Amino acid sequence: MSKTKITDEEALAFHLEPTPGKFEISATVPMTTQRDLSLAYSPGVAVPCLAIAENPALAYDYTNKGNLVAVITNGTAVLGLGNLGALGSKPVMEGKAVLFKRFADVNSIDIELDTEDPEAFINAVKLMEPTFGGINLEDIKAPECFIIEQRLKEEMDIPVFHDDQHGTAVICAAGLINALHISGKKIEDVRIVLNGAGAAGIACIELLKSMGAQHANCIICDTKGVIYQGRSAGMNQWKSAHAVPTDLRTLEEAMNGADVFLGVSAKGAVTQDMVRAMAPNPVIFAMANPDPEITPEEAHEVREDAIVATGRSDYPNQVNNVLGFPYLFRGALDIHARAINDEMKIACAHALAALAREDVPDEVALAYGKSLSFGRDYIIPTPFDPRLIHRIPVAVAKAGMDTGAARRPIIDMEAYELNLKGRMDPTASILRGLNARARTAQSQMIFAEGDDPRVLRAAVTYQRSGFGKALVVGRADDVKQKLEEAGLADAVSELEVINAANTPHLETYKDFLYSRLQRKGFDLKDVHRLAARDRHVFSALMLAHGHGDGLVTGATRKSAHVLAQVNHVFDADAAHGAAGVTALLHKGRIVLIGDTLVHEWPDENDLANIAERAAGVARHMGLDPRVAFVSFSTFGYPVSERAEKMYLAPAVLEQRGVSFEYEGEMTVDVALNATAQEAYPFSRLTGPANILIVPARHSASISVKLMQEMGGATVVGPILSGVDKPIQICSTTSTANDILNMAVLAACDIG
Ligand SMILES: NC(=O)c1ccc[n+]([C@@H]2O[C@H](COP(=O)([O-])OP(=O)(O)OC[C@H]3O[C@@H](n4cnc5c(N)ncnc54)[C@H](OP(=O)(O)O)[C@@H]3O)[C@@H](O)[C@H]2O)c1
Ligand SMILES: O=C(O)C[C@H](O)C(=O)O
Ligand SMILES: [Mg+2]
Repeated sequence: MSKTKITDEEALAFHLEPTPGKFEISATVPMTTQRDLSLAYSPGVAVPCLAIAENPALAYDYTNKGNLVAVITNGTAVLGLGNLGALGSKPVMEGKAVLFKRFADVNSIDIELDTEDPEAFINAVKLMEPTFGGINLEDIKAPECFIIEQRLKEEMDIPVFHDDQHGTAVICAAGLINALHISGKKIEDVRIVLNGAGAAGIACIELLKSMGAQHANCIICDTKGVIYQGRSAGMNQWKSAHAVPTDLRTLEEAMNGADVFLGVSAKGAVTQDMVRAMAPNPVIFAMANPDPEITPEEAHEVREDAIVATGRSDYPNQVNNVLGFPYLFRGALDIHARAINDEMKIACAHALAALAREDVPDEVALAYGKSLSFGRDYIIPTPFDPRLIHRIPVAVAKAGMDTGAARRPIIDMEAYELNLKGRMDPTASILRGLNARARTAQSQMIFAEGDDPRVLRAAVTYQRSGFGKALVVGRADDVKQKLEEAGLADAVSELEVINAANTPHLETYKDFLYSRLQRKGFDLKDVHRLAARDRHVFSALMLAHGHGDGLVTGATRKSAHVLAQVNHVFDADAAHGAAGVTALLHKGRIVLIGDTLVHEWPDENDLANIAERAAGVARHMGLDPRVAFVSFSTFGYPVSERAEKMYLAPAVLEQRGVSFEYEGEMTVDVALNATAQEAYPFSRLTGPANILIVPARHSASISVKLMQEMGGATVVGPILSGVDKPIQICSTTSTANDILNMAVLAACDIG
């Protein structure tokens, strides 16, 4: 069981950078010309306004309503932290909004209402009906949340869903179906103890009862202990409905012999003694956030046979409503639903439970760095399971259609499933896959520039993310001071700091370097200076001698200089077939460009080499390489001597008989655009290229920087390929995260 360590500083920095908060809004239409403005704004905008005023259903066609959900709270029950007020809850709500986007491509905006008065709250939300396709209520305390949700459901004609109630209940039900499957018990027979009789608790127990749990077998506790018939303190009508005639008074007494514990209360509410007293193969869902009622370690220490789940992502079995709300709303929005009804929720629970029992795709195993199969440590799908987006909304939409909740039923379910698959950004899974591979590789990574705070932060994150050990080259006192300045004082003891003065290998390194450089005009003094004083050379020597598995450098000096230094130790040059490949990630698309690092002015043979290197990198990323040699002419027109090598390079690859698609020369639009390709039916490319081989370093640099600055593309690289050991060279403008990405690439040995 691995727990990812997160410090308070990291959490704050994550929210502060690159801009305060967690999301921004961007336009989906061009807003550049006068004409754009006339269409987007007056006079053009009047046309859809009039159309919608006449037929309100058209709002789903001409506005973003149909894919827009509000996450609304008053901050009275923020996670398990209590009443933090409306403003204090905003980070959680922004978080829910980005989860909607990330997992189900639902646009979402957070709204924090500064009131504890249910009537004021209801009024405010009701008035917003025109704006949204659905309302996700969040972190509102019981019992007000019951009143608010009930009224809004009655009075609004779009789905209103209190996530902490029903989202939690659905996931809890899905997890319990499978946990009982494993423990060989039936829901009708089990004794359930629920701790927490608020929003989440009441909804969970109601759903479980509707699925067969027996009223008499369910004991519910709150801060005052067991809710028994006749109790008067701290009661309300929702609690009373679940009161049972019993002599039990405390949670401790209730836990004796219980089969299932469900916690939606507060941190640490359950003790090891309570767990010890439970029935064989006990099921323990400690769902309080951010800290569970009891940790899995504590539970397993006293009961090896326990099946334990929490609400957190850093333990196995995450029973958290993130598995539900994105997909429930996706399905509901896609049928223009009036509501999310019980049938849709139950369909969601069964679909989730069924998915966890299926064979787990490699991609999920990769994302988690281990293979998962249905069992005690895997009773519920993981949030990064790529099947969720095309399986769960389908089940929800079908149930909605069967029960009359759909305003616009889906006719072609197969096409709908394909559409859902297309919503997910393929680049996200590539980055996730690389992270997972790095985690499995457990490479000792040498970070050459230990005097740079960005490098130090990357090194700390590398190690804390479980990728492997980070070896930092620098002076111990300097590293310590810089870590402290970066708010990472506790990382000082975690990092291994290495330098020429504290390594026993300096003489070996120098002998090696001298043997490489003695006939290149370097004497022993020069060699000593390089090995002992130049951190790029020193780090490369460490790597060459196996005192580290990969190397990341280049954040403090220009890459040409760094490459020259590294070349004293390795043959990382054009003559030895090295090449630099940069990955551009943009709008769900990934395109590699080469050579962005090594060759200044490659000839046709070099270009063919670069293409082979880039194809290798593409395969490492899980892409099927499709190479275009690009120029300003396409297949010989206009004729130019400058384009000749781009025309000759494909012929070189043909001679070599390579096993990937390639073609050239062509302009970039023909390379990347399927429609433009139709004009050249003889082309060997079967679709848009994902690798562009450009004529020279300057065109490579211009293309990459233009995409970065004007297009907002994510740039990964240049990835150095074709060197004996994994070395990656960052740029002086790299952020800590860029440097970390380069370390991950080195760890995956992608070059
Ligand atoms: N994993 C998930 O997906 C998920 C989803 C939703 C909620 N949760 C978690 O569940 C918890 C409750 O959320 P909520 O929205 O239901 O809040 P809520 O409406 O405020 O209800 C909290 C309930 O917990 C009870 N409680 C608090 N501390 C307790 C303790 N030490 N022992 C026994 N009962 C205690 C309260 O008792 P009184 O009625 O006596 O005040 C109340 O019934 C939070 O920790 C939240 O993070 C998890
Ligand atoms: O936000 C979460 O992680 C789950 C849930 O909505 C909660 O309030 O705890
Ligand atoms: Mg919540």
